[in-house]
Amino acid sequence: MLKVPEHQVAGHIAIDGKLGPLVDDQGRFFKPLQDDARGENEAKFYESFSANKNVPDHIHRYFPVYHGTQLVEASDGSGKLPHMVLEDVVSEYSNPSIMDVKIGSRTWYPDVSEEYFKKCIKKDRETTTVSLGFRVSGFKIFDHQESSFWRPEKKVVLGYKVDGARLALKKFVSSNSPVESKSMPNCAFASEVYGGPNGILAQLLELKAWFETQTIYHFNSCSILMVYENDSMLMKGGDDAQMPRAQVKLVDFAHVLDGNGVIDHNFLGGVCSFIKFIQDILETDTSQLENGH
Ligand SMILES: O=P(O)(O)O[C@@H]1[C@@H](OP(=O)(O)O)[C@H](OP(=O)(O)O)[C@H](O)[C@H](OP(=O)(O)O)[C@H]1OP(=O)(O)O
Ligand SMILES: Nc1ncnc2c1ncn2[C@@H]1O[C@H](COP(=O)(O)OP(=O)(O)O)[C@@H](O)[C@H]1O
Repeated sequence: MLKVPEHQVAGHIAIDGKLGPLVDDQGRFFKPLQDDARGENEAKFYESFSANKNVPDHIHRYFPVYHGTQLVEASDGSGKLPHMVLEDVVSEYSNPSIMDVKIGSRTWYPDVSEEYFKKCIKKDRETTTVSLGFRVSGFKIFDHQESSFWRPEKKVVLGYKVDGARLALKKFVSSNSPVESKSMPNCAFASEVYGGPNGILAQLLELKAWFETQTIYHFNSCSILMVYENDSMLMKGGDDAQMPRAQVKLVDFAHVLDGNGVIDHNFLGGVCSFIKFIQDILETDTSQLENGH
């Protein structure tokens, strides 16, 4: 039985009779092929990428595993539609905090229609895409005060300027209330989630190193998904203390193009800028600990 994903934070959502992704209870994520070139383009990307021996294994692990396409009953009631069958990257988490960050200082690319270009550039200017080389598209965090999930509205997230994006990245790793009026984010989980040999920063640096040389694909309008487990944080210090299993995955390949031997400078620049934000949060956190705060 397929159902609407509990932990989706951006993109098209399968609610109110709309077309969107579905999940099963076997850890698979079914993303419907959009009926224009986008769906076909994304499926073509997954076919090419999953078989591409020029992509090292340690890079393959940053992408959801692809299991081909399958005809399944679509969420909008329109009957059976082809869906990409992907690894559900959050299925192994019980209380995950998740953030979707769209990378690049532009989401349009050469040869798109004038109409699409205008739509993209408007959003790119209104958000932090142009100013930062990335924008937060959506996120949900586990509110440890309320023991429930907290998720800001889409229009609020898309309204973030530089400070809003920085604050969101701090909230993402904080244990105190995410509600603005209550307190400033304490970044209590920054070192476990962003830092350490297996943390988000280490993974982003590994990805960046690949983007410094890869010229196979251009990842237009693609997102970095960050996820970690909150149950491990709740048990912190106890005998059952576990790692937060922080993970970086790339998603949304509807607009990937051939790289044609050219570096993907749009993605690379965006990821460098994003890394700097994560590093700054970690550095502030470390200096506060040293000063006994
Ligand atoms: O429909 P919208 O305006 O919400 O835009 C979608 C974007 O939402 P946003 O408002 O930027 O968060 C959405 O962005 P996110 O996945 O939410 O980051 C996609 O860019 C989507 O396009 P595509 O499926 O990648 O071709 C976008 O869908 P299309 O408008 O291209 O169908
Ligand atoms: N493989 C996946 N596993 C789990 N969640 C996913 C996966 N792919 C996407 N998602 C969720 O769906 C959201 C939208 O995905 P995306 O591919 O960007 O869709 P769209 O093309 O509709 O924008 C992501 O922000 C994430 O929350």
